Amino acid sequence: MQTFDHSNDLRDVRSSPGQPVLEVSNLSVEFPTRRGVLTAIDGVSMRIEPGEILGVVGESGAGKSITGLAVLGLLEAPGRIAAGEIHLSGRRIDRLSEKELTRIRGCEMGAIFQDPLTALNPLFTVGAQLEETIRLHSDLSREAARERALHLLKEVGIPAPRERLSQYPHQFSGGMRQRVVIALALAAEPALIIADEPTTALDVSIQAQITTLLRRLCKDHRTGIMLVTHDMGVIAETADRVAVMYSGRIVETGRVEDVIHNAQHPYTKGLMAAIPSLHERVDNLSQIDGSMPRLNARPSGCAFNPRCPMAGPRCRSEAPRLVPAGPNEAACFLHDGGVA
Ligand SMILES: Nc1ncnc2c1ncn2[C@@H]1O[C@H](COP(=O)(O)OP(=O)(O)OP(=O)(O)O)[C@@H](O)[C@H]1O
Repeated sequence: MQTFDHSNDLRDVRSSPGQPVLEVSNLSVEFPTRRGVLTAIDGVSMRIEPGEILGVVGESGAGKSITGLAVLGLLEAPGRIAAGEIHLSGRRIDRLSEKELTRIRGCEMGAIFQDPLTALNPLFTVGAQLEETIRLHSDLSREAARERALHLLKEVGIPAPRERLSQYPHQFSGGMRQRVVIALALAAEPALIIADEPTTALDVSIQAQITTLLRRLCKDHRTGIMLVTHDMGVIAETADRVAVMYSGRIVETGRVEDVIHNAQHPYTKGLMAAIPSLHERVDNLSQIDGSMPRLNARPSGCAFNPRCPMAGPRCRSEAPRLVPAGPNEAACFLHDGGVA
């Protein structure tokens, strides 16, 4: 069973008032290969407040998942953090040992991935898995842990929770399994949850229920959530703020309604144009002509320039920084001195 060690008291990393739960500054992630070093994430900064959902959106390969994995300390070798800092509730965590990170994961940080089965052990009942997680980070008795497990199943909306405690993951539907995973992620009352495509594998009819649940739990528990998805519809319904990623960088960020209704970066405008109606799901963002460059074939200047209808000479030679753009921030020379 995948478990996290919660044995140490980590109250010292809990948020103090006014402190973000997550602060990522100038993060770069590299993959050394035989043919040279590939930079997957290039100078990404973001902040998540308690009780806030930050949506991280972009096409496949934009670097969304790698950003989440870097925060969780789960980058697979040879992937490595090459630059930048990650602070969880004010404590720097990007240089911690594997042992310390293991302690923090599941206690201070929870994770929800696309496939609920990867987080659940088929050999143990749902109740046993919840109880184990609860007891690892608290000194509750077995009985009290079972009551808490029951409470969590109720909280995530699982009908007949008492009977469900003694059932195995395969006895649950996909949507119900993802609710169990959310209960597991919440069991330790983490400050931050990284939710990577949490609804992508689910039936469309179930997706809205899960996003509504995540949103309610985030507000009730004051948990910060990084919601990684390629689905702008999910972002529109769930997130408070959004960071749009393209080729390892954030190209636009702002409040969800501002980014949706008042996009400033040509890439974001393209993404929005690809959504026929905000109530309709768009499974594929690649409706903008062209595709995202491979890491080893990034164009110089702005990585979006070959696809950008507005690109000028400056965009081919200089990389834009995030600057204020309308109500948002955008990395585009249209908002920073012009493209000529
Ligand atoms: N182990 C690895 N070695 C080399 N490159 C990698 C490795 N893992 C990921 N990458 C590259 O890092 C980039 C970002 O990947 P990431 O999985 O974060 O994208 P994403 O935006 O989450 O897309 P998707 O929705 O397809 O998962 C991609 O170009 C990917 O090919």
